[in-house]
Amino acid sequence: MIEIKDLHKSYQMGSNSLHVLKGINFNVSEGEMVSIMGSSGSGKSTLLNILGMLDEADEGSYTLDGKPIKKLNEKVAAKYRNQFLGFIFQSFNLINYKSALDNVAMPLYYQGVKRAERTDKALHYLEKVGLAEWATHLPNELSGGQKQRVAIARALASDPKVLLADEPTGALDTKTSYGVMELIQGINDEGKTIIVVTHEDDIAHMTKRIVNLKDGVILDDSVVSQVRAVANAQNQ
Ligand SMILES: Nc1ncnc2c1ncn2[C@@H]1O[C@H](COP(=O)(O)OP(=O)(O)OP(=O)(O)O)[C@@H](O)[C@H]1O
Repeated sequence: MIEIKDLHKSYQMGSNSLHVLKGINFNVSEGEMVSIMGSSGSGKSTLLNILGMLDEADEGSYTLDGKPIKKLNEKVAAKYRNQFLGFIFQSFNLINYKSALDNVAMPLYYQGVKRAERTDKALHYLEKVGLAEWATHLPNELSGGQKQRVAIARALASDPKVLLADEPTGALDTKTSYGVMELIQGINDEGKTIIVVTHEDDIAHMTKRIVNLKDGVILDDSVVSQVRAVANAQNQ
């Protein structure tokens, strides 16, 4: 599903260049659930931004679902992003003046899906995350865990090939975090490929494979025995 070969990325800081990714190689197969770990500054976000087609590497190659991702114009990049990728962020990134339902329906609007179908699909995904009864509520009427569930429903709405989650539990308490991870595990059980960036060890161990980054290189890449969340934190 994802093939990364010898990826390098530097940032220019005045006359200095900061070499952040120093030859990253890794593949993610369809249906995997992988976490990317590493201390602050190790390059996690830089790598995720490249995977999410929000930034480009300086060297190396990135292939997503068989398509080389390189020097795409913004229109094609946006189309690929919409078609292939679903994003989940630490701070949810919901639109505050739109209902939960409208937030979930948003990516479908950009795909040109008609209103009735958008509503049906958005409701379906809200049901999937346990929030159908909250469809008409605004984000500020929801708890943090509920907001993240809406964001997960939105990420799923366009049925992307890969879910990219950037610290998805970073703004949540432990019990709520486990509930959200339980939901994400369930989505992976149904076959969705998922990549989670986290610096929390317990969250990483809820995935099936941990890629450890240090100073821009992969220190370790190993399959782990997945800890199943048991929080039963539905709707939190
Ligand atoms: N746009 C940018 N311009 C210059 N330097 C940057 C830029 N983005 C990131 N960096 C630097 O690149 C390095 C890696 O940053 P990155 O955000 O990828 O690390 P991270 O592992 O995600 O860290 P954190 O866990 O704190 O988010 C850091 O030293 C950071 O300061």
